[in-house]
Amino acid sequence: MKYVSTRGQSPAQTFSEILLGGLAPDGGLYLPERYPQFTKADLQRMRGMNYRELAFEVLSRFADDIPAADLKAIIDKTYTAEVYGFGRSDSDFSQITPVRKLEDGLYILELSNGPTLAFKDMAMQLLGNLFEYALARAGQDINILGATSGDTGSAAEYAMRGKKNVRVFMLSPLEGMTRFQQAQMYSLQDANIHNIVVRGVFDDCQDIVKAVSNDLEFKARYRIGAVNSINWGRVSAQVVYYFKAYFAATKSNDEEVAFSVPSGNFGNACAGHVARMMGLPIRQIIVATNENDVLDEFFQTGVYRPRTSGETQHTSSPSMDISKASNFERFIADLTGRDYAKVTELWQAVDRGASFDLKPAGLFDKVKGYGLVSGHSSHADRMATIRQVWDKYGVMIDTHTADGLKVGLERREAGVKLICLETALPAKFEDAIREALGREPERPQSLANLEALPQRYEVLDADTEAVKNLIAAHAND
Ligand SMILES: Cc1ncc(COP(=O)(O)O)c(C=O)c1O
Ligand SMILES: N[C@@H](CCOP(=O)(O)O)C(=O)O
Repeated sequence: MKYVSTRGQSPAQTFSEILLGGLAPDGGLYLPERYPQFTKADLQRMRGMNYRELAFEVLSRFADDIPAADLKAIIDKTYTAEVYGFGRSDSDFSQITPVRKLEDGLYILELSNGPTLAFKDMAMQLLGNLFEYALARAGQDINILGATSGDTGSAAEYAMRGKKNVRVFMLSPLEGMTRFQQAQMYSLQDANIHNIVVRGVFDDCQDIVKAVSNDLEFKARYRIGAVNSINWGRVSAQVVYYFKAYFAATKSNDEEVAFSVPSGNFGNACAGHVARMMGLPIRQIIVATNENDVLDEFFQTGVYRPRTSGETQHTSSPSMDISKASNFERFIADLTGRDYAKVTELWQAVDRGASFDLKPAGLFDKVKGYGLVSGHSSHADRMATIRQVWDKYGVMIDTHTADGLKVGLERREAGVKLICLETALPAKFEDAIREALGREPERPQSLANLEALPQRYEVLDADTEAVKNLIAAHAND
């Protein structure tokens, strides 16, 4: 399997090459040349497999340059009930991603039982082990540069802390994240972890990551890699749980389901899109945004209009405070039929701060064929949804999952089972939970005094050169 850039100007590469390389040299994102296909017979065979078996089925199609026995060992080491055993005390951790039935036809897919209590752990724990393996094989080290709005950062740092030959430089916005999210990252004292607080919003952080990666000389000299969903390894690992949830919620492969996906950078919804392209019977992928509704606006109107930093709102689902959805470029590459020149033209406009409209060229009409629909949610909506789910089902959900559930219920088709992705646990968003329910969320004993721990971070302006200087100073520590 070879991987190509959405901008069409980079040489095709293998899985291991793009795993360590991150952003493509032409500024695009890597995609498989073709999506591997699962036939009806394959799906029948996969029904009943456990998480590790499914992960191997899916990932061995993508990571086909890693010997099967090695890949299997990495997967078996990653997806255990111990690694994914930090969630609600009544969850079945042996399932890795348990599906919780709220009522007939309505489910929550638990993705946040990993060590940092957010869905990012699902892919990031695997990535940590894959990096370690690939670096040892190549005899290299890597400096990971990442951007976070709250959850990628801690998931990456927990997955990479103490790992040989890996340093992490994580950019986070000065405002917006909860105290719990900040403490998860900033309290880590490991020498290979560097937290950089940026005076700006998440999009500024992600722009810096891309600008540093686009300086090819700097990237090569300091061996810069990526852990954001820029990295195809992340997206491919996220594809697995769509399969797991589908088999858990259905009895036959003739059924179609809807997934509701709390969205920001569009990595999670993109993984659902990829699962569907591979043959999983998905009828709808419901993209749910918060007040930062750039994706909802696109799926309703055909206009993609990334907002400026000043227009980006701080909300009570802060991890989704994103106004430039990186992975959307991958979907548009598919929508255009892999017309890389068109994608380049569109993203050159985006990089200039402009918007684009896919209606005139007739491309927007094709979106329907991909099952993607959308909606948005507000603070009042998420408070009401958290209360409703607690009162009706006795289940406490976080603010992001509430956005997904609210929009999912609005946009679902009658008779189609709806699976809402739980992207974080309530413990990360205590203030919002207290406001909605007047009570404290459950939190794992191991994180009981998190906010009281000493913290370590540096504060910088949203300035690419300043970040480069900091990396250069520590890249060989
Ligand atoms: C809790 C939570 N929910 C939803 C999202 C949005 O996911 P994506 O960026 O993959 O669209 C994020 C961040 O990515 C998140 O941390
Ligand atoms: N919401 C994310 C933002 C980064 O998204 P990614 O999937 O591209 O890593 C976060 O919590 O940091």
